Formats: sequence, C-alpha cells, structure tokens
Amino acid sequence: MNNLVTDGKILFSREESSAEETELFRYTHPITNDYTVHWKEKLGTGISGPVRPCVHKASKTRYALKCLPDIPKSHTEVNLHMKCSNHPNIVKVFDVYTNDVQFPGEEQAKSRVLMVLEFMEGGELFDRISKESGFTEKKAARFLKQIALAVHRCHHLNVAHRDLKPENLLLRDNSEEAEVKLTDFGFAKVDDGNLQTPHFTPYYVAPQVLEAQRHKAKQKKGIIQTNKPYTYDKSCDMWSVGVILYIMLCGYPPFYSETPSRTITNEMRRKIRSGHYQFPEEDWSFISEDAKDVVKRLLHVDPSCRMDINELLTHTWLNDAPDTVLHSPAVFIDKDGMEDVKLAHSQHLTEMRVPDTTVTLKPLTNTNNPIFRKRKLRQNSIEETKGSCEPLTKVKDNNVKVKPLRDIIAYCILPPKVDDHEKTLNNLVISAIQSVGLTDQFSKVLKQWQWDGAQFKTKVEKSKFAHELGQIVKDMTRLHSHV
Ligand SMILES: Nc1ncnc2c1ncn2[C@@H]1O[C@H](COP(=O)(O)OP(=O)(O)OP(=O)(O)O)[C@@H](O)[C@H]1O
Repeated sequence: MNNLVTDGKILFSREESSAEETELFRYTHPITNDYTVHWKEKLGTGISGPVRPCVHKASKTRYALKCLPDIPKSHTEVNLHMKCSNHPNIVKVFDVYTNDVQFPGEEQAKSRVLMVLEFMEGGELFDRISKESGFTEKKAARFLKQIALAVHRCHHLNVAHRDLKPENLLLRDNSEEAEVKLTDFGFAKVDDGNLQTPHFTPYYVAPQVLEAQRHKAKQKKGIIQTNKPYTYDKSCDMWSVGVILYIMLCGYPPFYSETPSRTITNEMRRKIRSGHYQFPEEDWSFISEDAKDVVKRLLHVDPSCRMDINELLTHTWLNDAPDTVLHSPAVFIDKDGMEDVKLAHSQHLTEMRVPDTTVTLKPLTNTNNPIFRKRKLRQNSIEETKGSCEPLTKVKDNNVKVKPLRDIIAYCILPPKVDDHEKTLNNLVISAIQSVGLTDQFSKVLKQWQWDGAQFKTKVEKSKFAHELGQIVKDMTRLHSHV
C-alpha cells in the first residue's frame, strides 16, 4: 500500500484509490470524544468479537463499531474495506481510530483499531428472506444483482473478498426496497493475477497456486487461448456467489453430507472437489432454466472456467427473472439447520483460501501474533495505558476468556516463522485450556488430533482446527449475549 502517514492520518495515494479521489483519515484521539459507544449492546458477533452500536455525538446518527487488534491483518482489512467502501452495495466505513483500549480482565490497555461502520438496521440477508412471504425468483435476482454489484466493485479494484457468506450480507433497513450490502473484509486480498511474488516459498505453496502457475504456462504455450489472468481468489468469490444463489433458490446448500455434522466431512469435501451437486426434482422442477444456468456456471468445478463477475452481471436471469414463488423461506425457518449450512460454507471458504504468499513470515521476536506480543510487552514492561477508553473499564467482558482461543485461530490462519510449530501450538492450546477450561465442545475438537493433555499425537489440520475453534468462540460469546 502506498500510504502517506501525516499527523496521525493515513491518506491513500491516488493510484491506490478508485476512480474517484478518496481521502481517508485514521484518528488517534479517543473515539469517545466523538461517539457514544454502547459497549454492553451488540449487533452481532464474529471471530474478532462483538460489533457494537455507537452514536455520533454531533449528528446523533447511529453507527456500528467493529473493534480489531492493532495487527497487520487488521490494517489490511481496514485498508481494503475502505478502498472498496464507496459503493451503494458495500457497507461504508465512516471513521477509523487507533486507540489504546483496555477491556476488563486485561492486564493493560492494548492498541486497537476501531472501525465506525454504516449501521445496517435490517440485519442479515437470510434472516430477512426467512420472514418473506411470496419470495420470488425476481426478488432473489434483485438481491443477487446487488451482491454481484458489490463483488464487481471489489474485483474491479482487484480485491478478492474471500469471505462471501450469508453473515456478511446485511440489509440497510427493514423496508421492502432495502439494499443488500457486503461487509467484513477480514480475509480480503489483492488479486490481480500476478503470482510472481518475491516471497514465494515452496513449503507454503497451496495446490491452487501451482494450478495457477500451470495455467500461466499453458497460456504461454498457447494451449489455453485466453489472456485473462488466472485470478484464483476472485474465482472463489464467484463460487461463493453460486452457493448463496443456490441456497436462496431452494433453502439448502448444493453440497451437503448425508450424515449431519458440525464439521465439514470427507464426503462433503469430495463432493465439492468433484463439483458433485444436484437439482432435486421436487424442489427445482419449477425453477427457471435461466436460474439453473447461473448456478451451473458459477459452480463450475474448474475455477478458470467459472463465470466471472462481468459475465454474471450481463446474464439474462439477473435482469429478467420470472415471478415464480420460491419455497426457500420455509426452509430457512429451521434456525439450527441454517447454522449448519452457514458453518459448512464458512469451513469450505477457509479451505479454499490460498495462503498469502506475499506475506513475509516474521521471526518470532518480531511477530505480531497476539500471544507473543503479550509476552514481549510483559517482558519489556511497556506501559500501554495512555489514552485508554474510559467506558471499557466498566464493561464486564467475557471476550477476555475466549481470547486465547482467538490467539490459536490467528496462529493457525497465519503461522509466524517459529522453530518449533508443534511446540508453539501446544503452548497456545495449554493457555486456552487454562482460560476457557476443557468444555465438551473444546475436548471434542482436541480429541480429533489426539490431544493427550500436553501435546497432539497426530498432525493438526490448521484450517479445520481454526474453524472449529471459531465456532466455539461464537457459541461462547453468543451465550454471553450481554457483552
Ligand atoms: N455495520 C453493521 N451493522 C449492523 N450489524 C453489523 C454490522 N457489521 C457487522 N454486524 C453484525 O456483526 C456480525 C459480525 O460482523 P463481522 O462479520 O464484520 O465480524 P467478524 O469478526 O469479522 O466475523 P467473522 O467471524 O464472520 O469473520 C455480522 O454477522 C452482523 O450480524
């Protein structure tokens, strides 16, 4: 990023911004000077903790506040969200603060990035659909078009979102014409098809990267007659749009396991890899061929053959869908079933994400992994209390308890360069057990890789582990809804 840092503000240089000139600021003075934050309320919860309501003191306008740790991953999230933000189908970022914040239970204040977001009063898209009477293909196409426009905005700026899922599609308000907007750029990444990254290390190469290289070689030899760069991450977004559309049309996902489970099964993984899904006659016979055509072209198993965002936006169905009434709202009413659908989609997204080869893995001493940072801070007795936000010290925050679980998740998603990965992971798990205790859910997850109380006896699948811990975090913070 070509950021110019001046007086605590971050200005995006013109070449990094979109067509219009964008000037974005990051404040360092306390957010509480400008906003009243309702720390005890929450609008929703994700891996990074609760999203809370706040009110701009001068205008009395309501916003949503997302609180992130001040680490490079969060900076990427903020930067890419801001970059894509100026669009009717993307949740707007209004202000960003970097404040030292101390939550109750924490030994000291920590630097945090606070994102003030447009308040999405209408909640999540699928919750809305479940309440619709007379939900038609036409309405589904209207929603899909808005999702597609959001994706187009991102892809046009060479940003792949990589976390397109129902929870990240929110409605502006509860009106009939409310727009759908995309949020959560926590996994977004620049994807311009250029894979010649200087930090390329063979040990971290995902199969998809090798696939992309093969694609490039074939292009060079003229075996593939296209000059389109192979943008794997963007094509994953298109796959997600396909899954979301399939669910909107019939109420259940295209890939599901015969044996219901909270985790993605090998059977489901096989089905996804082979592109094996069906349009069961009883639910799909009345759905238009055009709608099925969009699904088929989005769920094409070969990412390089999948429809891209421009092709989707010009598809007939998006602009001329029939008034056929769909049965999906009735299926959405089963909340537990819906949670399983979301979890399976989310897990598959984790598996599809190509590890970021442009990130230089830092030595342990420099790492920003929260747990190592905490230790380092303790060693150096660095005082971080300056400028901490007053109200937080009064909030009873159960998120502190799950913090070690979030540390493991961060470690699994982007492992730093350490000498002994197994030992590091074992230590993180021990800290988490000390903090949250061995709950049934946590024990079950650990058992899969034969945790013996001190170490794992088999190799841990990091992405799967991270996802399962993510579910525990969500469940635990959901149980404590007053946080
Ligand atoms: N601008 C907003 N207005 C209203 N509610 C919001 C807003 N942003 C987020 N939420 C609620 O908070 C939830 C979590 O937000 P978000 O997805 O940004 O957090 P996250 O920690 O990145 O989540 P994830 O676990 O999906 O990565 C959303 O699913 C939604 O219910």
